[in-house]
Amino acid sequence: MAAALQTLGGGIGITLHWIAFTPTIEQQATEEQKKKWLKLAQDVAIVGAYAQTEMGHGTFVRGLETTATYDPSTQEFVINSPTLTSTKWWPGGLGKTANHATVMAQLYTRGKCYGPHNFMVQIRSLENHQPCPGVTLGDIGPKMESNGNDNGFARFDHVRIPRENMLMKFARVEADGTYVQPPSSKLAYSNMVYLRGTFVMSAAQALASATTIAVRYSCVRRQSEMKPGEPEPQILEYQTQQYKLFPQLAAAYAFWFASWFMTQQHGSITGSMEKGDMSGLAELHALSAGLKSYTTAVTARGIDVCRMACGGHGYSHASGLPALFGGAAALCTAEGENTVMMLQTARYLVKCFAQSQAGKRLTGTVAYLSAVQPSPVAGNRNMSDLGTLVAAFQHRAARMVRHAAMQMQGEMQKGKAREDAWNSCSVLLIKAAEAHVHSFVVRNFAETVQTVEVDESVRAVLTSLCQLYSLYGITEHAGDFLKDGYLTGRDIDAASSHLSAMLARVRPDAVALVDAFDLHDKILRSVLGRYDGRVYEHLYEWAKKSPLNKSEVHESYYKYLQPFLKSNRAKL
Ligand SMILES: CC/C=C\C/C=C\C/C=C\C/C=C\CC/C=C/C(=O)SCCNC(=O)CCNC(=O)[C@H](O)C(C)(C)COP(=O)(O)OP(=O)(O)OC[C@H]1O[C@@H](n2cnc3c(N)ncnc32)[C@H](O)[C@@H]1OP(=O)(O)O
Ligand SMILES: Cc1cc2nc3c(=O)[nH]c(=O)nc-3n(C[C@H](O)[C@H](O)[C@H](O)COP(=O)(O)OP(=O)(O)OC[C@H]3O[C@@H](n4cnc5c(N)ncnc54)[C@H](O)[C@@H]3O)c2cc1C
Repeated sequence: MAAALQTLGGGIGITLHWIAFTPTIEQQATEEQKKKWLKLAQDVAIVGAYAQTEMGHGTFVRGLETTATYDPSTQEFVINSPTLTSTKWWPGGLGKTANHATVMAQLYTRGKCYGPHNFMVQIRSLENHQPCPGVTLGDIGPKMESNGNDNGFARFDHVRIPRENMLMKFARVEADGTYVQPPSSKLAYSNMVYLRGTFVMSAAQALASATTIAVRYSCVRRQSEMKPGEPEPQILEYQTQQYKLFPQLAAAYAFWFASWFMTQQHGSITGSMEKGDMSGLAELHALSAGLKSYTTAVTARGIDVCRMACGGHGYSHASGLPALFGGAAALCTAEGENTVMMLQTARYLVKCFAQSQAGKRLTGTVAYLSAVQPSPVAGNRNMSDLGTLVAAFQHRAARMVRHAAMQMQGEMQKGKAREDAWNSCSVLLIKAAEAHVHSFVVRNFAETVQTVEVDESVRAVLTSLCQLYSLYGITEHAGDFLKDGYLTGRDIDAASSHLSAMLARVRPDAVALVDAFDLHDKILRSVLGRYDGRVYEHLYEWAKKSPLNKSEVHESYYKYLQPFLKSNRAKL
């Protein structure tokens, strides 16, 4: 699906139908409701949008203003947009494409508000696509990228829908208006958890695309002289070029493996939740929020590194990199703004830390928090050993989580309210949560490469890539590792020189490593990243197709430039 979406340039009107609307039915509808809508959605007999965000609120879901008020006399919900800021704003496909939407609205029954719930609302006629009575719809206008997707707005003026249109797998409203609680109030958000998990795969895919383009181009491009009089080398021979690109390449692999873990974790925890066991929900939420935030942020930065590594041609749309960057930038904001998501992970970590302090043995992705020793013993560590590198990342994360949590406790002991203490420590908390996610990605990468069964040489290359990724992380964040003396200056120097060695070791396999992503030219849509390497011929062909080249002398010459030049010449 990720590849298919990318072929479509980061989205068309139907993208959200597949990635959000249909999964929401799958995850939040009863069996009866699925019988009614799921096949229609899967066969695209209806097209849906996921309408949650409003003009005034995206992050703070509890602050949404759209209301769904139950009327027991007709057994209907009345969907209403009471204010300008309650206008649904941003949902993909809502502008012009969708005829249905799952609408997140504050549920009122028997005079009481029960918070945000999902409702299936038909928004356009299935006959002529006109908005349904009481529904006002439109497109929100051009965006940074993804303009193939008609992100839209919607207003509802007391629109009536049957009671059965509330997605009732978890919470229910009975015919008489009685509200039946879900096993967890956060199950109404389960589709967001799922989508965040899929963003990790999208990030991996986007970074894999960017590195494919930049690595291939760096083998075609020759520039300068390494030694006087020698032929110009492929720019990938420059160590600085390798230092720019190989950490991004390694991150693409790391994120791919993290996304596999996420998918598997999602399947297993939602499986348990189906059986009534909600114990994994908090960890699933924390992991998906943190991974979504971390991988999309690193991807967006990494794509820009790839762009700059392609020099001037990287700035052209011919490279495909600006579009990839625009797509990755969307991933940083959509489905939970990245800072907000990382703070959710931090919230979970602070809780886990407190539990660990109280003697509880932690499990799963946070188990290391109770295992790591607070007072490290410094020593000459073997910085080329993957186990040592994983342990260093875990130590760094555990120290930073402890530090942020203790700072918060200190603020509260000085009399600050918990919420104020949280806010005044939130930069520390974000950094701690990032360190936790980084540590997870490193560990998962190391564990995954150890399970490679294809052949020894593949495992060896992936192990080098994993070392490169870990060493790069340590040198980039050296201060964090040095702070309590866990690593010494000598260890950091050793990490730097191992990193240099890894750059040289990965170089001969770099093209094979990007080819292994198996991204067809039709998906890459990049002149620079072509599989056949015929960049210059195709760059010329691409430029000739520019709309400005349709005529030899552009009409603007006759309209503006010619009279302007004439008048200037006349003044001489
Ligand atoms: C290859 C592809 C190629 C290219 C792509 C190219 C282009 C891309 C282009 C476009 C992008 C594509 C698609 C875009 C699709 C986007 C869709 C959307 O954006 S839909 C809208 C998404 N909206 C959000 O994500 C909203 C974010 N906000 C929230 O989730 C919550 O409101 C928030 C968690 C911030 C608030 O929580 P809080 O204020 O703490 O209060 P609350 O009472 O809600 O929480 C209390 C309690 O519950 C825990 N919790 C919160 N959320 C969840 C959850 N989902 N699951 C489980 N638990 C949850 C919370 O941590 C807290 O726990 P404790 O009390 O601490 O125990
Ligand atoms: C390309 C794209 C596609 C989208 N598609 C959809 C869709 O299909 N359906 C849909 O419903 N929505 C969609 N959205 C909306 C998207 O989900 C929201 O924009 C997103 O969740 C961020 O919310 P916001 O816009 O309210 O940002 P805001 O919350 O207003 O963020 C602004 C700033 O405030 C900060 N901030 C906010 N709250 C906190 C806090 N508690 N602590 C610290 N800092 C905070 C943020 O970090 C950020 O820096 C889409 C958005 C984009 C860009």
